[in-house]
Amino acid sequence: MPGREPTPVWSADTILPTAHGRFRMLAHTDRTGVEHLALLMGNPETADAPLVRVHSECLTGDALGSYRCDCGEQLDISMAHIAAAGCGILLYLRGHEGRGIGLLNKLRAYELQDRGLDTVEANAALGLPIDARDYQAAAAMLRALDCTRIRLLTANPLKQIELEANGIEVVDRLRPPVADRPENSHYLETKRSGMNHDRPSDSDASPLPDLYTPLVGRTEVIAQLAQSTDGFIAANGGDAEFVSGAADREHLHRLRSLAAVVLVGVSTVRADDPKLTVRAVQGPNPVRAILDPHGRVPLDSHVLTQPDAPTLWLLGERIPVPESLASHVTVLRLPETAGQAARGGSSRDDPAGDHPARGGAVEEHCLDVPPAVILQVLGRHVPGTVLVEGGGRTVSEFLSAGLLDRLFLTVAPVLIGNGVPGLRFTGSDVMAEALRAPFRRHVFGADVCTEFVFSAAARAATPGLSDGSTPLS
Ligand SMILES: Nc1nc2c(ncn2[C@@H]2O[C@H](COP(=O)(O)OP(=O)(O)OP(=O)(O)O)[C@@H](O)[C@H]2O)c(=O)[nH]1
Ligand SMILES: [Zn+2]
Repeated sequence: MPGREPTPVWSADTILPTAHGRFRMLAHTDRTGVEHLALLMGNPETADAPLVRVHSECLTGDALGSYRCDCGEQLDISMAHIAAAGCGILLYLRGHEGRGIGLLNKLRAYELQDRGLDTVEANAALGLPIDARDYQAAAAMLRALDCTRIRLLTANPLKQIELEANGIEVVDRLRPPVADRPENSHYLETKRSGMNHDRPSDSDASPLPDLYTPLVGRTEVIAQLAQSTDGFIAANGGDAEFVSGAADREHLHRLRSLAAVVLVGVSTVRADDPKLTVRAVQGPNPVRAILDPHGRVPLDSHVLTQPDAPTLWLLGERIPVPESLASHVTVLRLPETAGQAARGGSSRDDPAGDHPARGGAVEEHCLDVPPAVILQVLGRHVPGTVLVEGGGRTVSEFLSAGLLDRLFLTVAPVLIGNGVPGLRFTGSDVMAEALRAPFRRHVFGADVCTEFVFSAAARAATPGLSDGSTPLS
């Protein structure tokens, strides 16, 4: 290797919006001419030992989703963990492809593995090193980022040793919690027995309470609602401060930080003027999506005026868009339904508007657009988990459409008597047909949250579920 790696001069400094939030992205060309990336979340230089993933490029795993190795899933889950922690660095190291032997040689090694050799034997049979990776550029980038004391996301002890040899203090090594697959179990076993990689254990990376780990690195449609014991999300005049307590608010903010998009109905914006950002915990802000088929969001609302998070404004096809729109707002058009067309669309200066500031009743409007269509429109713009956050009608519509993977329903010890309804849907006439699903219970201060887990994929990812299929005796 020629010389010691000089201090990186970043040749690009830009933003990368991802399913796991917005990262700052820096680029560096090392002394051998190889280009590397550093993705930053939050301010890692101010943290004591931030989470760092030093990821070796793997085109087949990272870009093509190959299950021959675990690289793609490790990359995804590392980004999710860094995002969930609200702070950290992902170094994406080019030139590491095939443990440093390059893509074509790796594919030739795959051919030999197809004929029965393991990953170590295959490199050796090709007359190539088992592992030719160099970590000087990684260490130099960490030094340039002022992060020389880190918690390293890896199962490979050699990475820790190499970084330490290059002046980086690794205070903890955390294995990204990726499950073995039938397609890669032999490869992973060879790495563990032949290359000393860590086995799955209790010390696997988890900067989050167990409650949230099923959501990390996965894509779901989730909903959350906090309601009074008698089933209301706000008092009659629209006052919703506060139905549930501080712990439930933290929970909501954690869910936001794990979601790519947070979706609310227009009535929630009109009633509460929410920020929909992450403040009670550390974590990235999700993209905000406002469901507004009839163009009723007040133009001075926080989501339309404050650029603290990108906002998708889901408007009916015929609703006029104001001439001046803040640059953080993107209008997405919702396809018009038969009902809307019959009414001739609607306009944003509806004189019968029920803005709470004008003293009108706060009421959720039935969605004219099927929830599945809303998810399609959102999915085309932001991949990743959608959190349906309110209000009661919007969450209920997604629930009745059978589109929720999981629902967090918090019940607070307060009786409102008569107010804005929480969960309401066309139920069944008999209890035997009532909606039941496997569930977990969480106690948030004085509030109790039931997490209903509806989809098979969500159930498979969630430990500790109680069977919800039969009534509790
Ligand atoms: N030569 C060779 N390289 C492989 C093979 N499978 C994956 N790779 C490469 O191995 C590199 C990743 O190394 P791994 O040993 O899987 O994992 P690691 O990066 O050392 O450790 P972690 O930090 O836990 O991911 C990537 O660059 C892959 O392209 C293989 O069968 N042969
Ligand atoms: Zn790989």
